[in-house]
Amino acid sequence: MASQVNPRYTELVDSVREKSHSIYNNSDPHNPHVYLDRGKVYAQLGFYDLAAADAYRALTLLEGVVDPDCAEYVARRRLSSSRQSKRETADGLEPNDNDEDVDDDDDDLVDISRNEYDETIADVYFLLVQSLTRCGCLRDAHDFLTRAVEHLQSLDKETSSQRYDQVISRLDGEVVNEIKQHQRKAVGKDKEEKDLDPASLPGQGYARRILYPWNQHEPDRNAPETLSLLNKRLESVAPDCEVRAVSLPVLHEPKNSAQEENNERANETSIIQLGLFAKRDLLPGETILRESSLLTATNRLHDDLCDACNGPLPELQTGSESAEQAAVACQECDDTIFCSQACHDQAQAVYHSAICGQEGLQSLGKDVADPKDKADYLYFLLLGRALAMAATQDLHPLDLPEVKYIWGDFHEYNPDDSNEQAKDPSVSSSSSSLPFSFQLNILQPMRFVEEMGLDPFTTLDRYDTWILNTLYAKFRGTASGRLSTWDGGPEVCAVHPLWCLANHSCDPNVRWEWGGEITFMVRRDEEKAVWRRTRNHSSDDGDDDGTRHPSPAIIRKDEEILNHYCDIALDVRQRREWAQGALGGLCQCARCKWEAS
Ligand SMILES: C[S@@+](CC[C@H](N)C(=O)[O-])C[C@H]1O[C@@H](n2cnc3c(N)ncnc32)[C@H](O)[C@@H]1O
Repeated sequence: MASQVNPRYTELVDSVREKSHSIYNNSDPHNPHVYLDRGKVYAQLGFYDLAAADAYRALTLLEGVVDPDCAEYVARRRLSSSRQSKRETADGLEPNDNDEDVDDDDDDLVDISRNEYDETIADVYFLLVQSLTRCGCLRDAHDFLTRAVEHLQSLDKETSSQRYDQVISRLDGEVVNEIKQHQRKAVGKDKEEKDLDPASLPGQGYARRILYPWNQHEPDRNAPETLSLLNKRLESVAPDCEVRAVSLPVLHEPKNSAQEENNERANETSIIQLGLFAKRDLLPGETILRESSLLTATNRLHDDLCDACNGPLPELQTGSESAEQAAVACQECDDTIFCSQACHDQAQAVYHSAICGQEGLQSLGKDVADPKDKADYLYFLLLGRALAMAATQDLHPLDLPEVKYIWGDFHEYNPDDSNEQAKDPSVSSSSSSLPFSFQLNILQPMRFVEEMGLDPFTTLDRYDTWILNTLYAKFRGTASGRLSTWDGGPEVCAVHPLWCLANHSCDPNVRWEWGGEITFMVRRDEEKAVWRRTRNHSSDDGDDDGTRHPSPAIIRKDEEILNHYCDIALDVRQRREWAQGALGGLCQCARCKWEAS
């Protein structure tokens, strides 16, 4: 049954569209009110992640009013809206020109006054702290709450008033409640009263993983023109494979082990996605796909990998090797090394020009203190690469060919589900399943844009938070990773946009290798998985010892190419746990079902 669209929701979404349109036109980019206003609408829609980002923008600008010496940007607002209407475009969110002189008309701009600051600052802190709390980012919510309380109390003292008192107690109540709930769950009821160590609070919460209603960049992935475009691209990468639509079971995340047992019910619904298929019989040992990608990232600070493809670097030039064999350094920034002249040239055209010589970017996101954060920071570095690609190629990040057609695992947004997340922000739910943190979704991306020499307020048409969240959603479902041989932690990751079209099975018919390029090879007999039951079994369903032997190692014409997202040597429980992140739920492949039954 089609759900009726809530008129209030439509109104709020229209309001976001209108406000974003004006922001992307740069009509008033350093006006904190603009971000506070949009942030409040986001919060009403339940997009607390986007609300937090806008509140932080407003705070950054407002802080410049009281501390101009430390401020990067002068908070100003435009007196009239005439300038804005001059730049209106006919067709939607984004400006269609790059009018450099948009801020030249200084007569129309006034600095934000101290009075305006006093009127606005409490609202900004309120939105920021409440939104971070509702996303489950309790550590940062607590930090900003502490800052807010100190600052607002000092303002009260200065003016001998108590005008901010109410805001402080409301905020305090909201954050403290959430922290108590968190502690109750984390350490047990009896310990809840103990002194709070803010560093122990979670920095990461969740945002909605959805296709934003104003996102006009997502293609219809099942349309014939999409399939034919992807198949055209496949011709040089995997000439014997074809992309086709395929029906897959919808997988659900288990909340507890009882639910895990009952997860077979998840099979009741299915979804049409894409998959790779054989165009002819493919023989054991054949290499059927070779793809290289520049959408890569590594967290090694001084590494011996090609900056572009992340393949191993050849020896530095000694004079004896041919030009094609030698590593090549960028002429402008010697620290950036490529495995070949071809990678160097491609990098310059695809992403490097926007970040060449920007020293601040060399360590950004790489000096990660806690090993547990390494994987999340790798996704951030991948995001950085995508932003550099967009800036170099003057493209919207969501239109990059490496990004546009990949799977994002977006959930349907139900506007009537008013505040599922607000009820318990600390756990992911079906709609709020995108990991979100103040650091990696707001602060570090803003720094990245600044380090590229751009103003993060005037470039929001390309680098707004919903765009970054959409990129993260796509990367989290498709990127492959390599572990460090030093400490076993994640070290390199990449998105290979055609390779990642292959679906998963714990009895895969291909294996993959990844050096400079990624390859699929058809598995030989001895490489195929042996199914092993861990529980009692009846001997007529497999061998007496509880094993089942694999199907022959050949991929027949029209059979699906099945990759593996986890180590297939593990037992069913461990495999399901490992692959859960990439699959969005517990694996229901034939082997898993048989082994778990
Ligand atoms: C890397 S993508 C694979 C290609 C994807 N089907 C597409 O349309 O582009 C990973 C996503 O495919 C889906 N998927 C892959 N293997 C699956 C399986 N065995 N069962 C159910 N869903 C699967 C999951 O939604 C997962 O998040």
